[in-house]
Amino acid sequence: MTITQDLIKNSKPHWDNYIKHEFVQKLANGTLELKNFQHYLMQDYIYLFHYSRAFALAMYKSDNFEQMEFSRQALNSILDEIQLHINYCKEFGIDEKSIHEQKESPACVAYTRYVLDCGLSGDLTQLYAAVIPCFLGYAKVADYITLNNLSVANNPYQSWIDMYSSKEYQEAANDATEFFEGLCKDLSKKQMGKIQDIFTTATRMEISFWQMGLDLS
Ligand SMILES: Cc1ncc(C[n+]2csc(CCO)c2C)c(N)n1
Repeated sequence: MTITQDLIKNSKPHWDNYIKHEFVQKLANGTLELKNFQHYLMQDYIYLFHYSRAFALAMYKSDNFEQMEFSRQALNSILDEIQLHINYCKEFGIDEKSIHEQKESPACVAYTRYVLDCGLSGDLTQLYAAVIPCFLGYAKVADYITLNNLSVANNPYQSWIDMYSSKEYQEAANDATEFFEGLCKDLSKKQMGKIQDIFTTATRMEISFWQMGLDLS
């Protein structure tokens, strides 16, 4: 069993609640109301902003150029994706002005500032323990939907599913996981206990993020 498989196993049942959340089920079967998806997408814009800050912090927390390079590339791709995200929002009827005028939801504040705190108060490995559930989880959500044939014909959210099941995204998630496992490999049992805590907490935060979409909170 790999380090990440172990972290996933020990974070159950939260991990399964994240991957198979009601938001995911509705997204897959096309019954998710547009207003819920719009709210989620708009908050995700703020999420991605703070997530980018976390990778900038990862550069600062790096011990060598090799580590710095990994986070630099991750940051680059997220920054490139931001414009795509804005265009994607437009396709779902959200204009750029409302993205900028919205208030940040409590679930988004909690999750993103938690990730940043893991990096500020901890080291690079702890920071990555907080970002891996996001990276890897969305790849697993897409797998869950496609492998179980949960999506329906003419699903309005098919492009979202396709994006996360794409080869490029799956590879990026694997690369991040591999990088993270490299950081963990020489940790003591006690240090791994802390990593597990962070991984499980970030997983619980992902559940709240889906729920925020459903509750319009
Ligand atoms: C709440 C929330 N969690 C995870 C992701 C997925 N995600 C965001 S950035 C990134 C890495 C590079 O694309 C990944 C996988 C999301 N969008 N929103």
